[in-house]
Amino acid sequence: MRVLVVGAGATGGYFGARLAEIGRDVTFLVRPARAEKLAARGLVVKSPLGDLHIERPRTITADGLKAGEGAFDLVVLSCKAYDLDAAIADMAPAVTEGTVVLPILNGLRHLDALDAAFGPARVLGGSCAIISTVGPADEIRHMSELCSITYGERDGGRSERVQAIDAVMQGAKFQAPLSEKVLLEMWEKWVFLATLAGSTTLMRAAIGDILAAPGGHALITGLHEECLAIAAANGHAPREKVAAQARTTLTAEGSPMTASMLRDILGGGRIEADHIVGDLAARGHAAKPGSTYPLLALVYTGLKAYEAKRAREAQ
Ligand SMILES: NC(=O)C1=CN([C@@H]2O[C@H](COP(=O)(O)OP(=O)(O)OC[C@H]3O[C@@H](n4cnc5c(N)ncnc54)[C@H](OP(=O)(O)O)[C@@H]3O)[C@@H](O)[C@H]2O)C=CC1
Ligand SMILES: CC(C)(CO)C(=O)C(=O)O
Repeated sequence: MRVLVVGAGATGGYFGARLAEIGRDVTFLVRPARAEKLAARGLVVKSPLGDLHIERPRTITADGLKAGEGAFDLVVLSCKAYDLDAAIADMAPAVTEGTVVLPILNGLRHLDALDAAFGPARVLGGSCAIISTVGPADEIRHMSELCSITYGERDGGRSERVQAIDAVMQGAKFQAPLSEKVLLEMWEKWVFLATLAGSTTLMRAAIGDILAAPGGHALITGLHEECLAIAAANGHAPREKVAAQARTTLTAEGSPMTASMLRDILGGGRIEADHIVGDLAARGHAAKPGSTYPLLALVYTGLKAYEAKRAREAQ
């Protein structure tokens, strides 16, 4: 199976490298600057599951794809949401009749754009769980043992094509559960992530530090309740066990956990405010006109203020 991983950043770099490590046919679609760095230094992963250095990762740029690289069987999309439109245009030549697209972005709105570009039949549901970042020497820093890609047909079932993907993923140093409830799992992940990203970015602190502050517990659990209510209003109420596990993780005293969005803010980078928080609130309002989500609204204001400051300072 020919696999194209779009993006070689914190997530795509990790999962793509782990597939290449076990001999899978992996090519990274990268932009020219990343292509140069990968050619010079290789793809380096620092991980508690074992470091890895792929000296010559196979890469291609959008121009190379246009020039004709042939079709890919699986395209794993790992860009940030703000790069989605350009990534779709760049990867388009790789998507032909039999290609399956597996996005691992947080949130859900990207599915609409992918459906519009490639047709819903080609697009799987998917998400990833990992705590990773790109370090100062462009190495992929995997910061805990957590690493998985959950994927599947959006209407459930174990089609031949997802079973073929299962065969490709098994054996790599990450979990890859093939899900028959992938949309529900995407919503469950989104509810968890929006609470984690919302609280840690608003407070610019890790979960344990927020819990140590007066009102911290109420902030996190209140935000979680709002996100749960939005998922339920949209017909995707997280399963009780999953919601309870999320709450335990989000209220674990002393927890150093933060969201990738906080790491992006602390590094002065762009963030997926509209994709992860704005879209969730919008879906709440759309499903239940007149409903209010005050904590989520506060989080969104904070993120948009960060974006405004960042834009002003860049002028
Ligand atoms: N990091 C984490 O811990 C987690 C992240 N996520 C989610 O995963 C998604 C990806 O995040 P993450 O991997 O951290 O982001 P990164 O910014 O680390 O990586 C994204 C990569 O996509 C590349 N890219 C963007 N546009 C294109 C394009 N047109 N062609 C080729 N490459 C492109 C970027 O390239 P370039 O190098 O040129 O900028 C970058 O390397 C997000 O939705 C995030 O919320 C989910 C779970 C955990
Ligand atoms: C929930 C978590 C921490 C793990 O995948 C994540 O998605 C993120 O930080 O963006």
